[in-house]
Amino acid sequence: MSVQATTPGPDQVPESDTALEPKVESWRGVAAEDQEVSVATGVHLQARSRRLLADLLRPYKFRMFVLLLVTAVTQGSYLAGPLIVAYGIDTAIPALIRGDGGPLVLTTIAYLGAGVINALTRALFTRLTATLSQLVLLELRQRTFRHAQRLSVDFHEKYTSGKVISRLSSDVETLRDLAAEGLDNLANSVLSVLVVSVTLVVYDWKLGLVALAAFIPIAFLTRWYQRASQKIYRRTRTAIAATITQFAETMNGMRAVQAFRRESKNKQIFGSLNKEYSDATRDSMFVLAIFTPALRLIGNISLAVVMVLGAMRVIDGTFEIGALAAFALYVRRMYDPLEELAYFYNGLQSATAALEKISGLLEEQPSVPEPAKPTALPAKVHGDVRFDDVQFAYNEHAKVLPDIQLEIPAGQTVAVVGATGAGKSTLAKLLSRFYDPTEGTVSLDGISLDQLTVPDLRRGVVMVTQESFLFSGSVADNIALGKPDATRAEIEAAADAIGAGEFIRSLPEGFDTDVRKRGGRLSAGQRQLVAFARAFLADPAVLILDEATASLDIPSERAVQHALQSVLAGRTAVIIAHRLSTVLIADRVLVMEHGRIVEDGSPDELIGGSGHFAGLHKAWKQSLV
Ligand SMILES: Nc1ncnc2c1ncn2[C@@H]1O[C@H](COP(=O)(O)OP(=O)(O)OP(=O)(O)O)[C@@H](O)[C@H]1O
Repeated sequence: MSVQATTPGPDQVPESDTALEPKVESWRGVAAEDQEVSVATGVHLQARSRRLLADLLRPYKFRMFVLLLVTAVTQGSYLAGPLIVAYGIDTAIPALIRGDGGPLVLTTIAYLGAGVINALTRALFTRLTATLSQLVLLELRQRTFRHAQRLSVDFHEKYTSGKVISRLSSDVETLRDLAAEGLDNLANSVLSVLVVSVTLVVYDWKLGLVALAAFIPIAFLTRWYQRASQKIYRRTRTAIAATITQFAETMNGMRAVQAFRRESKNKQIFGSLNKEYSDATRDSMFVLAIFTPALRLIGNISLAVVMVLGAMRVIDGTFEIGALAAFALYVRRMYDPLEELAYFYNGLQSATAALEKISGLLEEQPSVPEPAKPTALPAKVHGDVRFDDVQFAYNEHAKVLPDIQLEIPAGQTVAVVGATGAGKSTLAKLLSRFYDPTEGTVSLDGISLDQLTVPDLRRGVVMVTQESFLFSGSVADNIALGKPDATRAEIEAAADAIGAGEFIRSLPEGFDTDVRKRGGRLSAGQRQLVAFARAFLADPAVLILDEATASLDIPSERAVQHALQSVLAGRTAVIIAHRLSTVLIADRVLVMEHGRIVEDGSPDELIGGSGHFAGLHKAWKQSLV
């Protein structure tokens, strides 16, 4: 705990006040996740983990206090054993030899009573820790999930879903293991060691100090183990995350994997990651394989020394034989828990490494934060869009949009075309505020997007992406995503308005068909129609549409075009167009090249001209012949 007291919080850490002090950016959030961690950085990571743990435990102070009481009673009943045995040998048995059986009966009852109390309090302890640990882990999982959802798109593009899954699954599992198996060991062991140490010294201070001298080599051994295992456990956490990430990526991209025969390459990558994980885990066991036997050896040597010295005192007549038996039992009871503590410590190291990673994820902040003092969007949104002197770069290497000046009046349908990589999707992402511009502002009805609350922003601007993602659930649930409180009639009306009602009703269970179940699988065109129905129901003032590049067959293409016109009616629309038919229904076409708008006009004007679009149109026309 001393580290926590001397370590400043992340906000107060100076950039680099000594050569050893790592820069905040090098460890804040998930920055240090895949690197070798220096000792100085490790201090920050551990302090952050402890802050998280303390925060999670804070609401349960009373429960922890009760746990402590129960542990004290458990220990009291456990430690009474040797004393009762000593009384039995030194007092009760001689009394029985003299013909008085009373003390022995008393001894037996006391021993049994201590055993029963011990069993009952242990059961209670296990129940209490199970409840407490599950409450804490439930909150941690919730918190991690909520936080991951809050983080901006750019974070997820870098961090990958596999890592988030590994934080939520294997890391939280590690903590569960610690809580399930380790906590009872910890509380009992710490108390045992403390109480036995004091008892030994009080019982006979000279022999007691001899027994306690063993703590000196144990301290060195533990320090070595701590250093060695910490490194390995960080390696284990990183390796398991990489393994899960690779697994998730392969499963998500299964179609591409099989289409491009990537199985053997993937097998190779997975194999090496999996091996790194198993090697790291094996190494952690190797370290433990040195630590635990060494601990036991020190314990046995110490017991032998105590027995020899004790036996000499018995011969001298300064120590009774029963007292020596009790003393030896106490010494054993000090080393057994120490070994349990070693196992707990092993679990703790693993859990600390997991907690470091989880706390890192929780420390990440959304790069497009909600405004502290938002400006309310009026109930009636017009849909006037402006890009004022907008510049944008994903990273310091390249400015993707060097300078965008754009005004889209309410109700206009704008088709954006251009070569791949020209910056069309980036423009769309800025308008839906997946990113904030590096310079300049993007505004809706004169209000900068970064001044709007998320609900207001989503009421004003909705983006339909290429993949037309469907969540598990029914078709109706998927359409209702556009307006969670929509009635069934509204959902069906939206589907009918875009001409999707007919095909949905022909599905095995109509609107209630589960989209993930057999019979509910939708074609690419049908998925687009569901996505349009969703957008129609959401009824935003500004709709951004990243048109799917996959070409559809002629009937589906017609259905989608018809649906598109219904969705676009009466709102501002920005379409990243890949089909000529879509461009032709637009009021205005923007041609982008290297992040700049190089042509701007109605489709007819541009076709009649001699610019890029005229050429593109000609090529398009030819490809259709
Ligand atoms: N997340 C990202 N991080 C870094 N660079 C990116 C990112 N997304 C896009 N880029 C880069 O920004 C540039 C513009 O990309 P953008 O996706 O906006 O092009 P586009 O015109 O939509 O292309 P396409 O028609 O192929 O979808 C490209 O050079 C691309 O490599």
